[in-house]
Amino acid sequence: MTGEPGRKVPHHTVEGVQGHPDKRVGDATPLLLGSSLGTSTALWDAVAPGLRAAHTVVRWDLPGHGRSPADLIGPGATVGDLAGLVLALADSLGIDRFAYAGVSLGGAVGLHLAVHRPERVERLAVVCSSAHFGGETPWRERAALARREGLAGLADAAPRRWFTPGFTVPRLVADLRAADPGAYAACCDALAAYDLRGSLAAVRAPTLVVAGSEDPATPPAHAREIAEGVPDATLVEVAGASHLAPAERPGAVTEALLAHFTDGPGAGSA
Ligand SMILES: O=C(O)CC1=CCC(=O)O1
Repeated sequence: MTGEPGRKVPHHTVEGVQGHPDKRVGDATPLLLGSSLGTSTALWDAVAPGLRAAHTVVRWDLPGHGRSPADLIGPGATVGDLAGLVLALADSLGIDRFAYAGVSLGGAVGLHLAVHRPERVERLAVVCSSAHFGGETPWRERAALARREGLAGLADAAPRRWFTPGFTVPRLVADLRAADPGAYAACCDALAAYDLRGSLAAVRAPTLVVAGSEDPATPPAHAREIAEGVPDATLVEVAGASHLAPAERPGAVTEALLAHFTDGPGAGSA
C-alpha cells in the first residue's frame, strides 16, 4: 500500500481554498472525500460547497465508477488496494498528511488508512460506513451477479438501499447504471474480505462517525461499534437520512463535518 511514483491514480477533482485544479495543493490540510459503492464524486455535490470555503477538497472516484479507469483494480481486490490508490493520488498531488471523509466503502478506505498508515491521516470522518459489512457471502454473491448480468438490476434496486421512501437522486442511480461491472464486482470483493473490527483501537486520528437514522445498509449499530472502538471518536446520528446521507441530508452532514474538520480541537492546521 504505497504510492509509487508514476502509478496510475483514480479520477479526482480539486476545489476550494487553493483553487488550482489538478495542481499541488499547498499548505492547508487538504480534505479528501471518498464515495460509496456504485456512486461517484457527485455523492458530495451538495456538501462540498460548504467544505471548500475552509479546505482544499479533493474528491476521488472508485475504480470503474464516475470517471476513474476500471483497470485500477481487479478480481480479489481489497480495501487495502483501494487505500493504496488514495495514497498514490495524495502523493501525486504533493499531499503528505490529509483529512479524510468517506461514505460506506469510501469510509472503510479511510478507516483502513487510519489503522495502517496513521502518519498520513490527520483527522477522519466515516459516514454511513462500517468496520465489517455483514459477512462475506452476500458480497461474493453480489460480485458474481454483477459479473454475470451487469448493473442494470442492481441499479433498479439501489434506491431502496440508498434513500428513504419518496427521495432519490437520479444522477447517483445513473452513476451506478453506468459503472463498470467488473470494477463494481471487484469493490464487492473488497467489501467481502474487509473486517477492521479488531483494529479500531489502533486509530489515532480524531474520528467523526456519522450514521443515517434510517440506513438499512449500515445501520446506526454499525456506527456505534466504530465509535466505541476508536479511542477518540464522536458519533452523530442524522435524522431522516438513509445510506447516502450526504445526498439526502446535506445540511446536517456539512454541519457535522465542518464542526469536526474545521472547529474541532487542533483541526485545520497542516
Ligand atoms: O449499495 C449498497 O448496497 C450500499 C453499500 C454498501 C457498501 C457501500 O459502499 O454501499
